[in-house]
Amino acid sequence: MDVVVFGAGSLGSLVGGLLAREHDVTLVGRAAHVERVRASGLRIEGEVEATVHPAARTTLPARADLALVTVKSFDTERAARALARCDVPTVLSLQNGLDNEATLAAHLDGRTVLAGTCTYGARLLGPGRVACTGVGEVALGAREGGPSVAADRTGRAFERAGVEHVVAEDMPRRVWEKLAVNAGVNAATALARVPNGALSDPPGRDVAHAAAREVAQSARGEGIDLTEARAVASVDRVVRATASNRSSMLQDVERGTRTEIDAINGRIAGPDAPVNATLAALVRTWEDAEGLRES
Ligand SMILES: NC(=O)c1ccc[n+]([C@@H]2O[C@H](COP(=O)([O-])OP(=O)(O)OC[C@H]3O[C@@H](n4cnc5c(N)ncnc54)[C@H](O)[C@@H]3O)[C@@H](O)[C@H]2O)c1
Ligand SMILES: CC(C)(CO)[C@@H](O)C(=O)[O-]
Repeated sequence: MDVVVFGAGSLGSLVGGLLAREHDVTLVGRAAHVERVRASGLRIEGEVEATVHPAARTTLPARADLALVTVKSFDTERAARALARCDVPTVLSLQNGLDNEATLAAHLDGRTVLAGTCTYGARLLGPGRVACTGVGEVALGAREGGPSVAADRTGRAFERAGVEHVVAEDMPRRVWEKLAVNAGVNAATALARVPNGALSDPPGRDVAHAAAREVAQSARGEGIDLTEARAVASVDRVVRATASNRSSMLQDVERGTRTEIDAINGRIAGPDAPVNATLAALVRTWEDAEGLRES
């Protein structure tokens, strides 16, 4: 299969690199990374060790069988416009946050846009080098839920490359459950400058639970079967499993780069979600002060 990965940063390089063990993969990323991958391949280190030789470019190729979207959520709109000019029948988002698939679908008439969630951990170490910080799983399926021929075909491609995955018929609930975890963990850890494990006990745990409960309430308002108990249990499970990790939003704040707050807590913020509204307002205040929201 010809697979193009749009956004070869941490996650895109890892998943693209794993798929390159079996498929013709093209990584689309920034110049320094692209040049190093072209010159000496992509080195995967950590929980998976491999050197692979995908193609690498700074712009999309003319065609592919499958596109993975792994840009940050604030770049989804631009990615969608670029993908509209690429002849690719199936597009799979592996991003965090809500509405990425809807944004893609709005620009990609006649293509199949699949929803995905990913619990693999990835960190770009430098040009040509990516760390697998945790072997997780990709869940993928129809963005409206139910069966999908394109999801089955994509699942078989992941299977052949040895990428842990599940083809799921309940992607809307899974995307919202992942949102509950990110809403509970990311902003609180970024604002308090603590690793995820600091949310195991009050008062951090109370903030994380309250944010996750609001996500579940909002999900049910949109017809998604996500209970508050399930959302809170997911937060607790992830906090335990990733206790020593620094969340992606904390890493963004420490690096001084824009966060995904708009697609996470910001998506829920409103009069019925005061905890998410407060978390989103504080992170946006920091982004404004750093001049990160201007582009
Ligand atoms: N890193 C992880 O472990 C992980 C795990 C699960 C989900 N996610 C989600 O995956 C998404 C990507 O996360 P990440 O950590 O890989 O971010 P990242 O910033 O490392 O990677 C995104 C990359 O896309 C590149 N990019 C953006 N627009 C581009 C363009 N037009 N042309 C070429 N390159 C472009 C950026 O330069 C960047 O290198 C996010 O939504 C994140 O929440 C990440
Ligand atoms: C699961 C998670 C919260 C663990 O740090 C991760 O999705 C993140 O950091 O964004």
